Amino acid sequence: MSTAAFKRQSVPLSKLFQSYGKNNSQSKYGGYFLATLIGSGILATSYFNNNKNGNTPSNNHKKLLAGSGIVNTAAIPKGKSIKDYQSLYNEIAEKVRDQDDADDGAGRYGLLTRLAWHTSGTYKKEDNTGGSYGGTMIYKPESTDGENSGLNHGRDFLQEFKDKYSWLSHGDLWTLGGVVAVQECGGPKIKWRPGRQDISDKTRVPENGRLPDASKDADYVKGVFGRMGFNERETVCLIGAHCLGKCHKENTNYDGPWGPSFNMFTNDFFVRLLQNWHVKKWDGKKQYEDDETNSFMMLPTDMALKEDSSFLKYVKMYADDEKLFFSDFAKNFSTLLELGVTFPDSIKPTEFKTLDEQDK
Ligand code: HEM
Repeated sequence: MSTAAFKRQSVPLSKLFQSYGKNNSQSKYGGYFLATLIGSGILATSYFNNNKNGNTPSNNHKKLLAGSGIVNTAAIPKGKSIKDYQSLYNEIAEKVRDQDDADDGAGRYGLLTRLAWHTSGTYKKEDNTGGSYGGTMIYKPESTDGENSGLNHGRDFLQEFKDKYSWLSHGDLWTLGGVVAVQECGGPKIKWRPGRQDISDKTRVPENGRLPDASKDADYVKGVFGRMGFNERETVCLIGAHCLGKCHKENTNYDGPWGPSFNMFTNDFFVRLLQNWHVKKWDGKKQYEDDETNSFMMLPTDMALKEDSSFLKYVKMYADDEKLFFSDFAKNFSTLLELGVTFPDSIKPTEFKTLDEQDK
């Protein structure tokens, strides 16, 4: 658990297993100004000078981009600077804070983290398709992919910002939502770059089957994350986001949170995974519950991280060292959100201040 002073608390078990409901509404499609301002200096480099840790896609990813036919070049909307994105960050964060009690105490942290991951996690390095660039989750078949079930709540939550700011793309909005979620619940700073462009060409909407099916084993998980370009350590690290939020029976036929502090970013997922678990007897899909309290859950793919020795060493490493988990997660989540996007040198990664840091 994080030792950082942090205001969010564990939620009483009695509140854990109820679900929330909200209307689904389709997002309205909007556009971006094209790359007219690249290099114009409007997006002042001084705002984007936080790249000292080199949190750009790995060389592996860069090489693959270079070899593919599709190039998704980021461009900053006309007249916008990092100040506009910090303001947007603040507005999203304030709405998240206002809904701290939503989803029976989970708030919106898990939901927005999962939305950012699913918009990015369709990426295929082989041909540079999928990923967060085009904001294609508003189109079928991606919008109706069973693995995206429930993410209409996340898209609806963020829609007011898309309506308010016509210059904002879905890809930027949904990935920034994930950055807000992780940072505002005590997680590490996530470097982020703007400039994704909405795509309306339906032939570029990724087919179903790219996002992981939780009933599968370790080899399958390696295959899915390998397709995106992640190695085993990076894969284990990213799945540590299951410290946040919970499964909802009405979405996926899995149910419950992974632990009691599901509105705080911690390494608790790894600590708990190493404890003892048994198959839950119930009418939903096969999932595990903890021997000690029968209150928390693990998916079969979570258990696969413990069952496979090449994954297990990293589970132990992150369970033992939260600081390492935080720094690795920051790097890997940032990479995930940028898969398939080519950023011109003028668009530098930046870190946003949290509401607490701004005394808001
Ligand atoms: C093998 C890989 C993965 C599988 C099979 C998987 C599967 C799932 C499933 C079935 C749910 C429940 C959704 C619901 O019922 O509402 C879920 C929730 C969640 N997943 Fe994953 N996931 C994987 C990896 C990841 C990664 C890489 C991240 C982030 C980096 C992530 C973040 C989350 C979060 C935060 C939630 C909670 C959502 C909420 O509270 O609404 N997952 N995942």
